[in-house]
Amino acid sequence: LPYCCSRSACYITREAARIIKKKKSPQQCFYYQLFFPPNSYATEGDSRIPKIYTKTGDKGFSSTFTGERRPKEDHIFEALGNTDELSSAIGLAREFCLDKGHTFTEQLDKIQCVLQDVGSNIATPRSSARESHRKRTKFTSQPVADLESWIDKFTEELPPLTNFILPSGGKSSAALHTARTICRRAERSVAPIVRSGEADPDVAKYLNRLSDYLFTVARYAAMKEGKEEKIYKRPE
Ligand SMILES: Nc1ncnc2c1ncn2[C@@H]1O[C@H](COP(=O)(O)OP(=O)(O)OP(=O)(O)O)[C@@H](O)[C@H]1O
Repeated sequence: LPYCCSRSACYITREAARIIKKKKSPQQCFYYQLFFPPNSYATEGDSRIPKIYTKTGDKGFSSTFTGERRPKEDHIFEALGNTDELSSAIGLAREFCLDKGHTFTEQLDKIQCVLQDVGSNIATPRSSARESHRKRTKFTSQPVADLESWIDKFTEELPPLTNFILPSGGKSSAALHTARTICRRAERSVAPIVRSGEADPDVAKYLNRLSDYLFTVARYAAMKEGKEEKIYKRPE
């Protein structure tokens, strides 16, 4: 089962739960119970239309993928929230980029998918994860290598950096810079989780590389649109 930030709204998760349900009764299925607690249906016994709200988080606690209940201010939910916010910021930047016909929007699509995998890994603390959880949510190093090759290609085309540049350069570029700064927050919030061995080190590596990618692609967007990037000038 994929893990996502709005599990009850996720079509794939719903479909997967339905398949699981066919094989076992919901009461026998750990994941079904985890994703769809008993009060999560529109009407009693109707498993086709799960409600988006289960009310199980109303008291300020929520669930990890391993089924632990933790307070919502836990490092895990902080990092999950930041990753979710990062994907939203990339989604908005992507819309501006699409309007301008930029060709790298497919990369942004892939990145948003990888961020779902980042979320799965963060939401599955290794200390309470079973082998099957670990297998399903393992984060590989391939997405890091992809980012590095994309960064290298854009850098070849860009003029070398000679000044501090400020977030600017048109709407696409400025939105990508906003995503970059949110990425750095996500990275900060993931750091203690990785350091304690609760998430894969490649998750931290990915977020670190992603902010470099977003910086580079922001400059690339400005260049392609012929927009000027503001540079830092010491105030008179
Ligand atoms: N405020 C939050 N920030 C980041 N992640 C969260 C937050 N609340 C919950 N989560 C995580 O996202 C998953 C889905 O969020 P959801 O809003 O459905 O959880 P909930 O608040 O526990 O339940 P509900 O909204 O149905 O009462 C949760 O299982 C949890 O892992």
